[in-house]
Amino acid sequence: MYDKDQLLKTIEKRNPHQKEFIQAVSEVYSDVIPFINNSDGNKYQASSILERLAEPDRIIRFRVTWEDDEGNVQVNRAWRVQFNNSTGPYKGGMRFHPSVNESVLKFLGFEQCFKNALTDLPMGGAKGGSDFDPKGKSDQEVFRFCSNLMQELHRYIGVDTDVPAGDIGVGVREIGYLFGQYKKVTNRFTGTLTGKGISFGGSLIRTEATGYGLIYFVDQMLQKADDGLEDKEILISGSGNVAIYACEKALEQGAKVISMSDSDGTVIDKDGIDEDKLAYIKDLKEVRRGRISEYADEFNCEYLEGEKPWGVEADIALPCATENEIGKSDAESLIDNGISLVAEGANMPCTNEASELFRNSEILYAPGKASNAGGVAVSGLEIAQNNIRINWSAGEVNDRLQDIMSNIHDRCYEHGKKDGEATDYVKGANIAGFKKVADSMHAFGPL
Ligand SMILES: NC(=O)C1=CN([C@@H]2O[C@H](COP(=O)(O)OP(=O)(O)OC[C@H]3O[C@@H](n4cnc5c(N)ncnc54)[C@H](O)[C@@H]3O)[C@@H](O)[C@H]2O)C=CC1
Ligand SMILES: O=C(O)CCC(=O)C(=O)O
Repeated sequence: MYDKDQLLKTIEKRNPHQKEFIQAVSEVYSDVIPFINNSDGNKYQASSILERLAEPDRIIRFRVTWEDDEGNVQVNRAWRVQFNNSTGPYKGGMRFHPSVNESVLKFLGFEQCFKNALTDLPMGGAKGGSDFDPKGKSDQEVFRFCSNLMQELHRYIGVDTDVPAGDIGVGVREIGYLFGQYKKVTNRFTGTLTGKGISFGGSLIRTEATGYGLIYFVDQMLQKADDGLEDKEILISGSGNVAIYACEKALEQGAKVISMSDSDGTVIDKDGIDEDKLAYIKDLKEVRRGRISEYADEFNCEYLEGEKPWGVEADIALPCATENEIGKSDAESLIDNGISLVAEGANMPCTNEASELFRNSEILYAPGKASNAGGVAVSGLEIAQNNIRINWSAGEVNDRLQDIMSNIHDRCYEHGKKDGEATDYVKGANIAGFKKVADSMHAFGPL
């Protein structure tokens, strides 16, 4: 029998000061240990699967030196955490944000292993990034940074080895710069990065995939409860890639989105963010790279400086910004205000205390490793298209995305259903994802 407290203590000792990583491991292992302890023969403990899974296969850390527009030499740190390739080549995004450190990337890489397993596409888990802050940098500075980062990273990645993509601070512009340098230094045009521009091997619907996939997942949850998205009021946090396309798909399904935010504050638009207002946000965030407060000035609505949207009444909450953006008191406000569904667009946006509160309530609650898997799923489809050198239509990719999200939903439902109570999607996702990774590791022997 695994002793959860003992195992977590050992993992904490081996990873001092890595609170995000410990948080992610503790959340997954809290579900997986009872599952393992109740399983026949306990083959997983016999081959130390949980001890092995908590150690990344390797972490590559390097210096990135680049010149700013004033001619000063700047130094950043970058990493690639190749977490586990038991279910396919390493796969996961790159994050550029000043908060990036080894703990954050290890939590993201760990989560990515189970998420990628849930998609049922051949992808293992990885994550990477840098403490470089793209905010306020010119295109030329971002270009120089990306080129210099790839000058080193190219040695460790490849279409059958490790395929990076975007995440916070890394969008189509950065992927273009990274891919351009990869192609130049390796002299190979392969699908080694995903989220590429459509003119150089990208997949239609990759940009939209995480947000669209989130809404497809929410729709499945509601359908199981004989409900739907029509006329539901939705709180969205963030105003980046995931938030924007979640909003777009939610509007298409007849819902009303009443908030978006960024790291400076939140806009509350009680009339709803319609298509025209969303087009304004796309231009503001994707082109002009401005602040969400400009939306409040433009459309004369409420702006909550320095605040998150979680104190506002609505039916559904979709955290789409960053980790731990819903703490215990935010979760209490959401529950007190009668929210009926919370689905994570971001990775680990709820603290473990907040997550526990949702799980112990009547609220339908979906964890990011299931509900935001649409992005990496379409990345997997991008790799497939690059490999067979054919581009699928938007409709074809979108149909596949819908099928994948529906399959993920059904597996989480199956492993998480509880007699007479709301389905525990967190437990369902943890067990379904774990089983696939652990069974593959077990098959390879004690490597
Ligand atoms: N882009 C993708 O395909 C996927 C992204 N995710 C996750 O979704 C989340 C958002 O990622 P993207 O939309 O891609 O990034 P993005 O860079 O396009 O947007 C990030 C958004 O979060 C906000 N934000 C960042 N840090 C914040 C903070 N400390 N407080 C408040 N707001 C903050 C930013 O202002 C921005 O609106 C992240 O957790 C990411 O890991 C998950 C799956 C796939
Ligand atoms: O598309 C990918 O490879 C990664 C997407 C991602 O970073 C995530 O799922 O968190």
